[in-house]
Amino acid sequence: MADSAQAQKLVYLVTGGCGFLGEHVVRMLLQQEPQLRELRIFDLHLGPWLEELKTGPVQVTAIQGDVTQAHEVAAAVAGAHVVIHTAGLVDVFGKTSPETIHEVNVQGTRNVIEACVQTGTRFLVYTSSMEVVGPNIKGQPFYRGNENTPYEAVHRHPYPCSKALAEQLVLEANGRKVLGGLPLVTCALRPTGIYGEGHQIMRDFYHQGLRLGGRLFRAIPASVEHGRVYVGNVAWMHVLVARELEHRAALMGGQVYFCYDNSPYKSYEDFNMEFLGPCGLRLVGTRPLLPYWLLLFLAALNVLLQWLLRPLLLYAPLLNPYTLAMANTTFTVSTDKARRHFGYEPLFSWEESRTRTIRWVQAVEGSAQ
Ligand SMILES: NC(=O)c1ccc[n+]([C@@H]2O[C@H](COP(=O)([O-])OP(=O)(O)OC[C@H]3O[C@@H](n4cnc5c(N)ncnc54)[C@H](O)[C@@H]3O)[C@@H](O)[C@H]2O)c1
Ligand SMILES: CC(C)CCC[C@@H](C)[C@H]1CC[C@H]2[C@@H]3[C@H](O)C=C4C[C@@H](O)CC[C@]4(C)[C@H]3CC[C@]12C
Repeated sequence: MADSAQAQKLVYLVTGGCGFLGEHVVRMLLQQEPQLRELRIFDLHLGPWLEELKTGPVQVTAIQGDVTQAHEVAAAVAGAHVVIHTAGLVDVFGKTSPETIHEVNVQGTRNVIEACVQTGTRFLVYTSSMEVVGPNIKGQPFYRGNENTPYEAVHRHPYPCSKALAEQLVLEANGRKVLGGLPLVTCALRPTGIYGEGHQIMRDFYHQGLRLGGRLFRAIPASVEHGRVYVGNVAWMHVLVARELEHRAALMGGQVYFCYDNSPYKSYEDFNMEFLGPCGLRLVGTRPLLPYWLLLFLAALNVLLQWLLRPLLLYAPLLNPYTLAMANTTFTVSTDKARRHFGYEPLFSWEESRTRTIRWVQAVEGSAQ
C-alpha cells in the first residue's frame, strides 16, 4: 500500500467488522499490516471483544452505524485510505424481507461507494460471494471453474440477487474520480462457503447433531462437490488485496477474485464431518436417507409453515428449496488468479484450518455444557 516513509500512516475502515468474516479481517489486519495507524470498525452491532484490541499500538476506533444511512457511512469513511466492505445481510433462510436484504446489501454498498467518492478515499475492497455466479436456478454444475468459466448466472433469491447487484456497482465504480481528482480503485472478492471459528451454521449443525443423539442423517449425495474456504485465508486475501491495490491498480482495479485455498473438494455434509466427526458426531448413511422428491416436499412445507407462522413466530429452518438446491448442486472453484495478480498463497494449510476449526467446535461444546 505505501512505502516505508508511510509506515504506520494508514487508516483502514472495515464495515461489518464484528461479523464472522469481519472479525477475522480485523484481527488479521492488526497482525499482518504494519503500515496501519488507525483501524475503524463499523458495524450495526459492536462486539465486546473490541475492547481488548484497544490496548495495542494501532488506534482501534469502534463505530456503531448502519450502512443504509449515507451520512453515517460518509462520516466513518472520511479520512480513510482503504475501505474493506464486508457488511451485509447473509440470509438464505427467509429471516428478513427481500426489501431489507436489498436495502442493506445494495443501497448500503452504494452508500459506501458514494462516501469514497465524496471524501476522497481511493481504495475499496468488496466482499462479494460465489453466489454472484451460482449455483443458478437451473441447478447446472460449476465444476472446478475459475473467474473466466462461462456459466449462466441467473438468480431469483433475494440474497444472490443483492450480492450480484452490489458487486456490479462496485466494479462499475472503478475509475470514478474521487474528491481531489484521483481515480477510485475497486475490486471484489468472491468467497465460496466460508468455514472456521465463529461459523454460525456449523454451530447449528453441531447442535442439531447433539439433539439427534450424536447423529446427522445424510441428505445430499456424496458426489455433489461444494466449494469451501477457511475464514483465515479469506481474511488474508482481503488484507493482501487492500495492500496491493495501489501498486497494481491497473491490473487489479475492477477485477473479481474467487477466494480459495487447499480445503478439499467434498459434499457440504462430508466436509462438515471433517470437524464434527472429531467432535463425536456421526453421519448416518452412505447415500441420502430420503429421496430427493421427499426432501423437496419437506423444503416446500417449511416455506408454507414459515408463511403461516409468521404472525406468531419466526420459523426459519436450514432446509428450504433454495438451501436444498445450493447444497445439491456442484459448485467448486479451481483458480490461481489471486496468486498471479497479487501473490496470494493461503496463510493456513488445510491441516491447520481443520485443527483450528475442530478446536473451536470443541470449545462451543465445552461452553454449552
Ligand atoms: N459466510 C459465508 O459463507 C459467506 C460466503 C461468501 C460471502 N460472504 C459475504 O461475506 C460478508 C460477511 O459475511 P458473514 O458470514 O461474516 O456474515 P455476518 O452476518 O456474520 O456478518 C455481517 C456483519 O455485517 C453487519 N451488518 C449487517 N447489516 C448491517 C448494516 N445495516 N449496517 C452495518 N453493519 C451491518 C452485521 O452486524 C455483521 O456483523 C457478507 O457480505 C457476505 O455476503 C459470506
Ligand atoms: C439439505 C440440508 C440438510 C442442507 C442444507 C445446507 C445449507 C444450509 C447450506 C448449503 C450451502 C450453504 C451456502 C454456501 O456454502 C454458500 C453461501 C454463500 C454465502 O455468500 C452465504 C452463505 C451461503 C449461502 C451458505 C448458506 C448455507 C448453505 C445454503
